[in-house]
Amino acid sequence: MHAPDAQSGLTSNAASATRTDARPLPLAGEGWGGGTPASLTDTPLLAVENLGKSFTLHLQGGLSLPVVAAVSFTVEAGECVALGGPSGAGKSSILKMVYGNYRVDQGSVQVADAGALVEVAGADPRLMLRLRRARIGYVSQFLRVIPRVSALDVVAAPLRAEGVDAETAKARAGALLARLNLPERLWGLPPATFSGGEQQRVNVARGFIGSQPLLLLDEPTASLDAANRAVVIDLIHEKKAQGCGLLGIFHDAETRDAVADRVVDVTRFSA
Ligand SMILES: Nc1ncnc2c1ncn2[C@@H]1O[C@H](COP(=O)(O)OP(=O)(O)OP(=O)(O)O)[C@@H](O)[C@H]1O
Repeated sequence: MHAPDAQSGLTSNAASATRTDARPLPLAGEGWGGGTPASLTDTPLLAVENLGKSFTLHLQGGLSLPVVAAVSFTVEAGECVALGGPSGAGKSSILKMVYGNYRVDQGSVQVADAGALVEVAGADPRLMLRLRRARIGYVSQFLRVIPRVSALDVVAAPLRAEGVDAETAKARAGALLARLNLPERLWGLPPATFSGGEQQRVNVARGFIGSQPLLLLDEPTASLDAANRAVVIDLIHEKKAQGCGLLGIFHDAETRDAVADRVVDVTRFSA
């Protein structure tokens, strides 16, 4: 893990961005999330074009570490695209650029918003936060725990941010946690002391509860047992059936084969 967790807020990269290529935007709730399914349009949910990234290692005298170059692919409504390639190929870095956690050095990352494509690369923090709330969900590898906030509230939070009332949001959060076999006695507790697999299930529930049409998954089943892996596979199929697009990293080949429509081999883009 190289980056701060991405469940809330922006990293300094995104927060310090000053340029925005975004066109005038509708309000949250309009467009795809509020009405027209993306499957009724020809617009992909995600269009990545000529994306490039290098890291500058300040502790190594400013050494530049090129990671990926000329990354291009799309994610359409109703499909799950897996990023493939060996460890260190740049899969997580691509996911983090799409989510606005890593700055984009070259190229473009566009996400569907009200039938148009909106640029994420260089987007100002307010736009990025709105896109995260309404358009781009993310299941990171590890849960970022918030002190004193119960598992139920952690999971319900994305629905509350969409304007769903507290009672409904908590009921849906509980239903999802039950489906993921998290014992009810844990729901009222902050997840800080949960096991790795329990935390990951809270994380998965939080990622899947929202209605964003594009969902990014960074190894969502890494710490799960077979029964809970199967639940996550079902949840992914349900999102696809609803017309969502998913972009994921799945080290577990069985999970990848069960959910992915295509694999984009990231070694093609090595810098
Ligand atoms: N924040 C960072 N600072 C410096 N180097 C980084 C940073 N994030 C990633 N890297 C480097 O970029 C390269 C790609 O890393 P990345 O995590 O994207 O690969 P990956 O394909 O997801 O690997 P894995 O499958 O092991 O998770 C690695 O060489 C890594 O060391």
